[in-house]
Order: sequence, then C-alpha cells, then structure tokens
Amino acid sequence: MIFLSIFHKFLLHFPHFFYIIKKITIENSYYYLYQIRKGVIQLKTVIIGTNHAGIAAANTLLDTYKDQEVVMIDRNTNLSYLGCGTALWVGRQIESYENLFYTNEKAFAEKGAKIHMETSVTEVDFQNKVVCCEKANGSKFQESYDKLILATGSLPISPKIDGHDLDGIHFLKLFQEGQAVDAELSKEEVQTVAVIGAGYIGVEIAEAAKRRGKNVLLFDVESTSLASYYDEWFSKDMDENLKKHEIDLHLGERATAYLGEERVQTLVTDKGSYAVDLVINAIGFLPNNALGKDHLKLFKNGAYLVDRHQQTSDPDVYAIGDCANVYSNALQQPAYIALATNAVRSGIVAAHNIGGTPLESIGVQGSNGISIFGYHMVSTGLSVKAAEKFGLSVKYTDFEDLQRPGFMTHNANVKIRIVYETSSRRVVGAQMASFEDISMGIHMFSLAIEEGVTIDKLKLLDIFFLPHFNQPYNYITMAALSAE
Ligand SMILES: Cc1cc2nc3c(=O)[nH]c(=O)nc-3n(C[C@H](O)[C@H](O)[C@H](O)COP(=O)(O)OP(=O)(O)OC[C@H]3O[C@@H](n4cnc5c(N)ncnc54)[C@H](O)[C@@H]3O)c2cc1C
Ligand SMILES: NC(=O)C1=CN([C@@H]2O[C@H](COP(=O)(O)OP(=O)(O)OC[C@H]3O[C@@H](n4cnc5c(N)ncnc54)[C@H](O)[C@@H]3O)[C@@H](O)[C@H]2O)C=CC1
Repeated sequence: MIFLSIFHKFLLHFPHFFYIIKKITIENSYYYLYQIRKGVIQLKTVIIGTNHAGIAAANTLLDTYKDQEVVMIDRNTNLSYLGCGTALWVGRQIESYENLFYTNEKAFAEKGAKIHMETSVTEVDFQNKVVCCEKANGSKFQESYDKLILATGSLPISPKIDGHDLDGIHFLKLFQEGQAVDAELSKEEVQTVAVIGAGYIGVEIAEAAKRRGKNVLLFDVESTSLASYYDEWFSKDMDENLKKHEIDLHLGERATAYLGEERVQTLVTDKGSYAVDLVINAIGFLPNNALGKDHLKLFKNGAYLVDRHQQTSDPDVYAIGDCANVYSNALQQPAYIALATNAVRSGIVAAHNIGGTPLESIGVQGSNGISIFGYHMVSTGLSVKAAEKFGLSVKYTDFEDLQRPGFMTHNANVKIRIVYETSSRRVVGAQMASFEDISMGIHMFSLAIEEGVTIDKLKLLDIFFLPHFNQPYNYITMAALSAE
C-alpha cells in the first residue's frame, strides 16, 4: 500500500511523462478508486449542462464525495425547471410556475461547487482536457478538468419547411418558451392554435390551450395520438377523449408550410390549409451533441454512446440525460428515450463512478404516463407496435373491466395490455388506462421487464384485494391468466 501510494504520488508529479502508464495500470485499479473515494486523490469534474441530469450528478458528487472539486456550467439563466409543469400552468391547472424549480444556483455554491450560469461552452479540447467558455457579456475563460460530464440535453426538432422562421411559431422546451406561449395565449387576437405533433408535449399543450378557451387543431403524421407510446386500443381512447373536449384532431396529416407576412397566418398540410394565429411545434427531441460529436462515438440518432457506467468512448468523459443513449431492458440493447427520470438516474450513476464507487446502470424501461382531461394512461417497455418496429416477435394479452366490484358506487373502467416476447415469454411491455388513478401498477411491470419475469410468473402472483382498490380477480391477474 505504502509503495503504491509513493509510486502514485510520483506519477502525479510527472503527469505527462507517465500519462499512458498511469492510464493503463493505475486508473483501472481498485486501489486508485479507493483513493478517490477516500479523497486522497482529488479530481476536478466539470459538468456541462445543469438541468435534471447535471443536477443529479452534481448533487451526488457534492453530497457523497466531499473532497472532489465540482464545476457546473450552463448557458441558461435558470436551472431545474420541470417541463412537466408547463402545460399545467399554461392551462391554469396550477396557479403559477414558481414552484416548478426545485433548486437554484445558490444551493450549489453553498455546497462548494463553482457554478457559472449564463455561460456557454463553445468548445471542448478533449486532448488537453480543457473546456472553453463564453459568458453572456462576451467574456471568455477556460476550465481544465480531470473528468468531464456532458449533460447538454436535447433540442426540439425543427421542421425544415417554408415559413418556419415566421413570428408566432413556438417550441416548448425551455421555461422561457413556456412563458412565450403563455403570453401568446393571453392575447385576445390569438384564437386558433395549431399544435404540430400529438406526442406527449403536443397532447398536453393542446389540452392547456383548450382550457384557455382557444380553438385547437392538433396534427400528427401517425394515425393516432401518442402513437410512440401506446397501441391503437389505447390511443383511440385518447383520440376520443380529445375530440369530446373539442380538440380538432388531424391525424395522418403532415405540415408542409407556414404562410404569412411577418407572423404566421396559414398552416399548409398535405391535406389542406388552415387559418391559424399561433403554431406550437412538438415533433420530438434530438440529442444535443454539438460539443462532442467529432470526438466521441455516437448512437444511431447522434446521442453520445455510453456504456452502463455512463462512460463515453473517451474514458475521461461521461454523458448523461437526454444527450446520451440508455440501455433498454425490453430490447436488450441501447436505445434513446428522453425522459427526466432517465436523466436523473444516469446522473447518479456517472457521479458514483467518477467518485470512485463502480456502479452499473440497471437499464430502463422508459416508463411514462399522461393525464388529459382526467383520463390517465401509463405505459412501460414496448407496445406491440414498437416491438414490431424493432423486429421483436411478441404476443399480448388484454383485459378490461370495472376497477372495483360492482357494488362499489365510486368506480371506473380500467384496461390493461401486457406484451411478452413470443420465444422467451418474458414481459417486455405493459399499458394501462382509466379515469381512476391506476398509475402505480405500472411500476410492477417496469420491475418485471428489468428482471426478465415471464408472463406465466404473473398468473398467480400474490396481489391483494380490497373493494376500495380492486376486484378479487384483479385486472393484472386476469390479463396474465388469459395469456396464450
Ligand atoms: C414540456 C415538457 C414536458 C416534459 N415532461 C416530462 C415528464 O412529465 N416526465 C419526464 O420524465 N420527462 C419529461 N420531459 C422530458 C424532460 O424534461 C427531459 O428528458 C429532461 O429535461 C432531460 O434533462 P437533461 O438534464 O438531460 O437535459 P436538458 O433538460 O435538455 O438540459 C440540458 C442543459 O444543458 C445546457 N446546455 C446545453 N448545451 C450547453 C452548452 N454548450 N453550454 C452550456 N450549457 C449547455 C442547457 O442550457 C440545459 O440547461 C418533458 C420535457 C418537456 C419539454
Ligand atoms: N408525460 C411525460 O412523460 C412527458 C414526456 N416528454 C418527453 O419529451 C420528449 C419530447 O416530447 P415530444 O416532442 O412530444 O415528442 P414525442 O416523441 O412524444 O412526440 C412527437 C410526435 O410528433 C409526431 N411527428 C413527428 N414528425 C412529425 C411531423 N413532421 N408532423 C407532424 N407530426 C410529427 C410523432 O408521430 C409523434 O407522435 C419525449 O421524449 C417525451 O417522452 C414530454 C412531455 C411529457
């Protein structure tokens, strides 16, 4: 131990000369990790991007590995904004956006981090391990690093069609964009709103705009809303729900141009043209890989390719959150799923590995949920449609019933689909929907997918019964029992 310590201190004094030997022999050893964990070796970690992923990584490093130096950099004015709340306050289901931020710059400064907000990282010199930064006032500086965490998130996809830069066309990613849409909806002259993309953001903001009394037209190229998350048996219910609330659905219809002088006035699609006062684009996210795309290996959609430690192809660089791929347990291969939940978990994993505690991600299922005009839908893993797209042969079992026994006056329908792989019979997905809150049940399916549980194991699973919650023949049991 003493010899190793002296040897290591020697190496640290001659970092360039012995750089390669140190990399090969020392940095992979448990003793090296032990020294980091104990604070004998103090690393400087720079985190680019201080939203959900970056915050989780910073908190883990600062709370658990107190001797490590942490530098956080973000170009935005704010951090920790919960985008999930945008539709809620824009739709006036909550009073204000103020509680949608769960931490701030000061909290990290108090924990000992150096934090630079309103600062863009313009370039990373991966060879010399230096990050080049530019503040909003134009001043420039550099930060060196031992370990770098890329947490630069994602960017909304911009449809490259005529008129896309007209006024009155918005995205909905940042807090500031939420504010801009909110201000637009407050204008008397804005009466007709076109939402492009009936995915999660599109459906949620369509509800919000309707709640603000606007005429809402919702477009998607797919034949149902929420097509990436649910099979038609479920998404058709959401379509009905949207129609019932007078949202004008245009499915299987692609926007081809925006027309207007300065501000958008007409939306042209492959099926018609519509007078509109406001357009909100929500056709998905792409990973923001600008800083590392020429140096790091990439996943097929451009996300930084990471291993189960969140480590990229450069061992000193980790990538977390929406800018990195995840490992899908349903597909048993890397995938891309942009969710805040994944961002937080990946940040924790990266920070522990940097801090000296080896930790592998357990993979994800992409569990998600949505609640629109009181109709709740939750899903995890793969729908049948998604499995087919990825070439996975699956079967499914469906069940629909009242949630509680008929004698209960407070009751609602619940429907469930469990998707399982044909050959192995392992569960690879589940979808559930109801006007009742059935959301917690989906977590059990998430664990089942993670652990490779078969559909047959669920048939006689011990599920409690109480009339307040469910029927003696629980809908999960009934769906599993009727599986082929
Ligand atoms: C309206 C909306 C609703 C959502 N609802 C949900 C939900 O209900 N549940 C859920 O799980 N997920 C939801 N999401 C998705 C979730 O917000 C994202 O998955 C999450 O924000 C990803 O976090 P992140 O930290 O990886 O990236 P981001 O949130 O994209 O943050 C990246 C950060 O990096 C900074 N950055 C980028 N490049 C640079 C640079 N060069 N220099 C300095 N800083 C840089 C950016 O300023 C930003 O702060 C929603 C998203 C939106 C937009
Ligand atoms: N409740 C939740 O968990 C929420 C999660 N998010 C996440 O944020 C990310 C971004 O959300 P969204 O932008 O809604 O992406 P999304 O992937 O959920 O939906 C995009 C939709 O746009 C459609 N589309 C694609 N190109 C189109 C085109 N040219 N014209 C018309 N429609 C087109 C797709 O068919 C799809 O239905 C997703 O990863 C999503 O899961 C966002 C909001 C809420």
